[in-house]
Amino acid sequence: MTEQRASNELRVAIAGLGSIGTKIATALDQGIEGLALSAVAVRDPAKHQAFLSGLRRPPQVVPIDQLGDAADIVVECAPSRHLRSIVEPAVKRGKTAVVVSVGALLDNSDLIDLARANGGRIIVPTGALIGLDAVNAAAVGTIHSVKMVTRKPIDGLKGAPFIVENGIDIDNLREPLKLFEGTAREAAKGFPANLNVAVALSLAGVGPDRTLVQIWADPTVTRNVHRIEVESDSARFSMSIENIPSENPKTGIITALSVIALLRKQRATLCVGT
Ligand SMILES: NC(=O)C1=CN([C@@H]2O[C@H](COP(=O)(O)OP(=O)(O)OC[C@H]3O[C@@H](n4cnc5c(N)ncnc54)[C@H](O)[C@@H]3O)[C@@H](O)[C@H]2O)C=CC1
Ligand SMILES: O=C([O-])CC(=O)C(=O)O
Repeated sequence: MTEQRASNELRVAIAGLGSIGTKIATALDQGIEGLALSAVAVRDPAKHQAFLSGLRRPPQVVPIDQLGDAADIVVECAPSRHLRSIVEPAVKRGKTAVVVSVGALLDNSDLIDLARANGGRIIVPTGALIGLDAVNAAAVGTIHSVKMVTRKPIDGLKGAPFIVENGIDIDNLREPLKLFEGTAREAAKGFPANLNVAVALSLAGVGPDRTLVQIWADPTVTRNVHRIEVESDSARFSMSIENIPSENPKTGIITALSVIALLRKQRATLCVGT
């Protein structure tokens, strides 16, 4: 039997129950202060039935474009091609959309205007990255440059359009290969499921056309490694993170944890970090 929801709880809906969405749903069901999981949208409901009925408070299953009706906060964690159908209805209703497929925001930036016009919000979590608090703070002053170098194991890059379109064979690599060097905007096009982090970094700092990115296919690493260097008028900082891949090798485990940490802040009495 489903338990009753307290009337002042923020309702959270999740689009996509994959490697990220399932962990967020589980965390919400186990309890995040002041929040309740109200709805999910999935591609194949039968596949998720056992998981959903095992939750203490099973959410409604609704079509992807109805999540905004069923929640105050809609968490987008589906393939990036669905970004608009998830975020648009939510922000039109003045709701908050938490976006992890952040690369797709660049081609759908009118959603930000739509949110503004309707009292909605779009929140990009730090996700698989590190230090966006420091980049945000530096951006209040003047940032001179932001550079990021990403190294991923072969499985973390397979199928990326840039690799396929350029006929690059990464399966038989024995040493690291620099695949790409360019802007975050270009990286998001060539690697839409692998380089959301570059776009998040760019939106926190100097934008997608001034954030410079290198991408390496590296058979010597087992983690998704991102190294960032920022030069600004307030600080110079370097940061790196080595993400353990989740069951989806393109996605670090920490991504879901970052969203859970963000959700915990929505109603927490003590919030630490920007
Ligand atoms: N911002 C960041 O730091 C990061 C962002 N990402 C991005 O997050 C997104 C989700 O990543 P994962 O959970 O690892 O992917 P995943 O492939 O494990 O899960 C996606 C889920 O969406 C479901 N789905 C597909 N079509 C759907 C539809 N029409 N309606 C509802 N659900 C649908 C799939 O069945 C799957 O269960 C991806 O776009 C990925 O690139 C991933 C890692 C880091
Ligand atoms: O950027 C992404 O989408 C994912 C990523 O690099 C990671 O998990 O480390």
